Amino acid sequence: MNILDKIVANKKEEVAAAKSKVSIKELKYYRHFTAPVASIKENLIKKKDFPVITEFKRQSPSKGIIHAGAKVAEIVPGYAKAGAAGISVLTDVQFFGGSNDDLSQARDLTDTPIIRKEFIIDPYQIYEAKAIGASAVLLIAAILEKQQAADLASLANYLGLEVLMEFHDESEAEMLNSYVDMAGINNRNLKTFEVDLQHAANMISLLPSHILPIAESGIHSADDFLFLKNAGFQGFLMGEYFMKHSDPAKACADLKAEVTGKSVTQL
Ligand SMILES: O=P(O)(O)OC[C@@H](O)[C@@H](O)c1c[nH]c2ccccc12
Repeated sequence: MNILDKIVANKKEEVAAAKSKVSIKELKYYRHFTAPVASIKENLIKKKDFPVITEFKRQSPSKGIIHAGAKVAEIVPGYAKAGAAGISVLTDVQFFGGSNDDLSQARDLTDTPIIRKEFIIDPYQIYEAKAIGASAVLLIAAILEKQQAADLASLANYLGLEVLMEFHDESEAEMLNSYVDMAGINNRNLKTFEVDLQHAANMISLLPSHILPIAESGIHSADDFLFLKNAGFQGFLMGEYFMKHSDPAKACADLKAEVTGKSVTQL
């Protein structure tokens, strides 16, 4: 079993347990469920000099501990002030050390739109994403069937959530459907952890032009950012580069200053 298979097997158990604790009907009564949320896609277009989704991530299967004990309250408001177009919050407990509570806390601390970074395999998780305060969900093509992906994306849109669909293999491009708002090309192969920035640059031409292209993973410098920007990417998802710093928001502000030539005056 590769790591992705292990994560999905564990996720099936987690979702079954969550369903038996809180029903979809109950999720609809959560205070965030009906609250309006901002659009990540619109923000990425608006902030075109620095269209970065900054990630809150304590650990990952590929990197181990990145920022032990990171606190949402100490990092997320700073990300927003540093000019993030969106914030990605890992909610997987077992492999990434995240939680639903991290996302809800983040929601209460900023109006910057938040994407739920999760291994979504069941409609329940889409309702849950809305209930905990997300603006958008990630759907990973590699772990879904085509019809299942379309059903999940359509439900997300129906609930007012944007959809970022993530691709790695060229063969996955046929998983796209009309409910997808943004397409991410992951430079990291989730089965082997191999990272190659050229991968996203090679694959971008497979995406239809109306879908906003986002480069994901392994972006570690202004040069990496500019390389992918020149390849046509209009969004950038970055985690480790910021989170490995003791002050992730400052690392974000510094990168922004480097790539735009303008510094953030006050964090
Ligand atoms: O920390 P990095 O290399 O900057 O990567 C961020 C993000 O792309 C990565 O966390 C990610 C991309 N797709 C995922 C799917 C699940 C979990 C995590 C991810």
